[in-house]
Amino acid sequence: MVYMDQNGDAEGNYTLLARKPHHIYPQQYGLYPVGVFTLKKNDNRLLDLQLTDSIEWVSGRPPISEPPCGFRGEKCITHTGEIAAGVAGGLMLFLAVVLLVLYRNWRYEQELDSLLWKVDYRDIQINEDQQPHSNASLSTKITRAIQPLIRTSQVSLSSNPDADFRYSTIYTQIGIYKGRIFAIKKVGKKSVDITRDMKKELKMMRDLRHDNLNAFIGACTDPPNICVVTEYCPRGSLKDILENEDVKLDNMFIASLVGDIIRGMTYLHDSPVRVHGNLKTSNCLVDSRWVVKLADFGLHQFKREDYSSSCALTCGLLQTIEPHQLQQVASKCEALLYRAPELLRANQLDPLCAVTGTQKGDVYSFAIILYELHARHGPFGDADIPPTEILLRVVRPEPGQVPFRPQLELLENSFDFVRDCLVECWAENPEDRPDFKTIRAKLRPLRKGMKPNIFDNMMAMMEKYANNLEALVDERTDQLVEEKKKTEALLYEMLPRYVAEQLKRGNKVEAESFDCVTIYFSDIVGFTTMSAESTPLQVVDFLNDLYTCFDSIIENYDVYKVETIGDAYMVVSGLPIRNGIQHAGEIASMSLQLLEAVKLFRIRHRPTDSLMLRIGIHSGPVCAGVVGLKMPRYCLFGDTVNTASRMESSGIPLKIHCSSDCKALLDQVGGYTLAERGLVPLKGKGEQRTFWLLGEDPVHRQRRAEERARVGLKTRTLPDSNGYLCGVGPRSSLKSKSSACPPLARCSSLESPKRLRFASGNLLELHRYQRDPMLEAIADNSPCKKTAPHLLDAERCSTSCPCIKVLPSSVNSKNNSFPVLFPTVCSSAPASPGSGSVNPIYSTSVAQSDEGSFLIDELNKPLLEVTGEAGDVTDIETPV
Ligand SMILES: Nc1nc2c(ncn2[C@@H]2O[C@H](COP(=O)(O)OP(=O)(O)OP(=O)(O)O)[C@@H](O)[C@H]2O)c(=O)[nH]1
Ligand SMILES: [Mg+2]
Repeated sequence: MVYMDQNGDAEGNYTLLARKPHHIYPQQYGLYPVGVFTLKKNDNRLLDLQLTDSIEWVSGRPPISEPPCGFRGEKCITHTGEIAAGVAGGLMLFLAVVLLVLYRNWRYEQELDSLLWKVDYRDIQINEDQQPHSNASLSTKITRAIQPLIRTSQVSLSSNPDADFRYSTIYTQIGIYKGRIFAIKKVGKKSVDITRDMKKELKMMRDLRHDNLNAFIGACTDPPNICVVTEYCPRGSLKDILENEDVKLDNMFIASLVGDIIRGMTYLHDSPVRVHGNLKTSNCLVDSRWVVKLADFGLHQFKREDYSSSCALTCGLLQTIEPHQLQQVASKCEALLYRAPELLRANQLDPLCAVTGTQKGDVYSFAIILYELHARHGPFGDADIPPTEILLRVVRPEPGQVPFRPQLELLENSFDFVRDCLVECWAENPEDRPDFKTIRAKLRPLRKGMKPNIFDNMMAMMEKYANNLEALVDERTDQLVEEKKKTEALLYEMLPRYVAEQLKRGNKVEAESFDCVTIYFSDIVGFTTMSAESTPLQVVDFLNDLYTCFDSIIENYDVYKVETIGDAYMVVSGLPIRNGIQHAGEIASMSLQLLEAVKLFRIRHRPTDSLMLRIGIHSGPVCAGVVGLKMPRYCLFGDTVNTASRMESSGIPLKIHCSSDCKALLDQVGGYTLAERGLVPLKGKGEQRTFWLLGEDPVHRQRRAEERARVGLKTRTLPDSNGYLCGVGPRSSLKSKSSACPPLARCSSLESPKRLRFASGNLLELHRYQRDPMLEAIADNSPCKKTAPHLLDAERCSTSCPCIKVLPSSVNSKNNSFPVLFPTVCSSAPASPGSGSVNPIYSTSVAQSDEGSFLIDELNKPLLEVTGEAGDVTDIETPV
C-alpha cells in the first residue's frame, strides 16, 4: 500500500522483515514483519522504526554495521612486524656492540700482548764515536751498551754538510733504527718487569701523536739496555737554544715557540696522559723546522725507579739540607726549579706522588719557561742564589710575604700581558692558575704581526735564522783569519819565512851551504855561581831581562838570533840571505854594543853585581837546513859553529875574542880596531892565532849606523805585502828575505855540542859543553825584526837593560850613533870569576869546563825536555 500526500508525492511504506521460525513449523524459518517505519511528525526526512516483534538474531545480537577493521582494514593497522624487526634489530645491534667491544678488547689485548712498542736493541745502530754523520757508522751495527750522554750544546752549528746533521747531532745519544735517526734515552733501571699497567702506558704513549709532542717510538727492555727510543730533534732543546748566545730570539720566534708549547700542552691535557709532570726547557725539543715538541712526559711506570731515585734524592734533601750542602745538590736541583711549589712539598713527603704531577703544576712550569724565554737568564733570572736556596724559598714561603718567584724586573721590555700571564700562571694557589686554553687566549696578542699561514711563518723564521747565521759566520770567519795570522806569525818566528812557507806547502826544505857567515857566541862568566845563590824564579827573571836586552840590541843589525841556551847566546849573520862580507862587520858591531850593554845591565835581584860577558866570533862556511818532523828546526851545521863556540870559551870576560878568519874580513870591511892575542890552544884545533876586537872607528860606526837607520826607515815606511810595517833597524839578510814583521823575536833550539845532564836533586836541566865535531844551530827567521812595542815598556820588559829604557828617544838620533843603547855612565861591577865552579842547579860554562847551561828560551820555557830520574848524572845529547 502506497500513501500519497496532498502534493501527490508517494510516501514510502517500509516494513522490517526478520528471520523467524515458522509459527507452525518452528524448525523452518521464514521472513516475517517485525517492525514498521513511520514518518516522524517533525522530521520529514527520517523514518522511525517501530518494532512490532522481536528479532531473533543469528548470533544473538544484531550484526555490526562496519567490520571492526573498517571496510578496507583501515581501522586495524598493526606494528607487530616493525616491533619484531625493531626488537630483532636492537638485539642485533646490542650483539654487534657487544661483539665490537669484545673485538676491541680482544684487539687491545692483542696489541698489548704484541708489544708493538718493543724495540730490539740489536736493531738500533748506535754510532760508536757519537759521530752520526760518518757514513761508515751508518752501516755498522753496534750492540754494546749505550755510551754516556754527550752534551755539546755549544756546537750547534756543525760544519757537516749533511742537512740532517747541519745542527749539532750530538745533543743526546742517537741511533739509527729502521733507517731513521732517533734519540735513545737510557733509563736508570737494572731490569724492567713489564706489568699490564706498564704495557698500557707504553701503548698509550705509542698511540699519542701530535705535531707538538715528541713521538715515542718504542722502548728496549732487555737488560742492560733499558732505554726509550723517541723522535730525534736535531736542534736540541729549548735549554740549548736559550744557552746559546748566538741564537737571537725575537718576538716572533718567542711567540712561535710559546704557541707550540701551548698547543702541545693543550693536547696533552686532553689526552689520556692528562699531565706532563716534567715540563722544563730541556724537555721542549726543537726540530729542524723550529717547531717545539714536548718530550719526556708519561711513562711514569716505566721510568718509576729512575724518577723516584732522583726526586727522592733532591727533594728529600731539601727537607734536611744544611746550608753547607747547598752547593753539592745545586746541579740536581736545577731541574726542579720548574716544579710547582705544591708538588715540591708533596715530593718531600712522598717522592713518588709528584712524579705524575698535575695540570696546574704544568701551568706553573710553563710560567717559568715563559719567563726564561723572555729574560734569557735561566729559570729564575740572574738572581745570584744557588738553585737549592731558590727551591727552599719556593717551598717554604715566608708567612705574609709574596711567594718567591723570578724577578719581573728583567722583563721590563716585555709586554704587560706577558707579565700578567706569568703572575697568574705561577700563582701560589694552584686553583688560581688558568688552564692552557685560557693562557692561549691571554697570550694571543703575542702572535700579533705573525703571518696566519704557518708555512709563511716558518719561512720568515728560517730567513731570520739564516741572517743570524750569516752574521755569525762572518764573525767566526774574522776570528779564524785573526787566529790564522797569529799562527802564521808564530811560525815565521820559529823558522825563516821561506822555510816556513815550504813546510806549509808540504815541500821538503833542501839544505843549503853558505860559503861564509859570521857566528857570535857569548856566555856569562859566573852565571853558575850566581844561579846557585838564586832561586830558579829569580834566574828565570834575570835571563828574561838579559835576553830582552840583547834582543833589542840585535834588532838593529843584519843578524839572526839562532839560539839561547841558558846564559849562552848565539847569533849569525850572512844567512839565509847572503850579505857579502858585511856579516863580519854586523857581528863585530853588534858584539861591541852587547858588551857595552852588559856593562850597564843590572841584575834585578842582585843590583850590586855586574855581568861578565865573554864573547867569541868566527867566520867560515856553514850548511843550513831543516831537521826533524816534529817541531822542525832550521839548523846550522859545520865546523864554523864549533870554532865560534871555542872562541867564546877560550876568551876572557868583557872581551871579544875574534878568530883570524873573522879578523881578515873585518880588515876588509874596515873601521875596526883589533889587537893580536897571540897563539891560543883551541881544543881539537891546535894553536890558533886569535885577536881581541877592541872597538870601532867612530866615523865608520856613524856611517854604518846611518846606513842601517836609512834602510830601516825605508823598510818601516813601506808596508810589506801582508800589510805589516817593518822595523826601524837596518834590514837584515833575514829581513830582506821576508817582508813580514812578526811581533816577537823568538829563539829556536840549537843542536850544540853542549850536552845535557841532570844534576842530582835539582829541578832544572843542565847542559854541558862537549867537543863535538859538528855543531848545529837552529835558526828562527825573525824576518823583519823591529822594535817590538812591548820592548818599549821598560818596567815590564826589563828592569835592568839600559838600552831598553831609553830606546824610544834614540830612533832618529844622528849625532850619536848609539845614544839609545849606550848611556854614558857605565856602572858595571866587576864580574865574579866563578866560571869554573860546578853548580848543582845551573852551570854556565860552555867550554871544556864541567859547567852546563840552563836551557830556557825567551818564553821561559825549557827548550829541551830531558827525562830521567833525578839524581842521575846522565849525559844526554841535545836532540837534533
Ligand atoms: N737534539 C736532541 N737533543 C735531545 C733530545 N732529547 C734530549 N736531548 C738533549 O739532551 C738534553 C738532556 O735531555 P734529557 O736526557 O732528557 O735530560 P733532561 O731533559 O735534563 O731531564 P729529564 O727529561 O727529566 O730526564 C736536553 O737538554 C737536550 O739538549 C732529542 O730528541 N734531540
Ligand atoms: Mg728530557
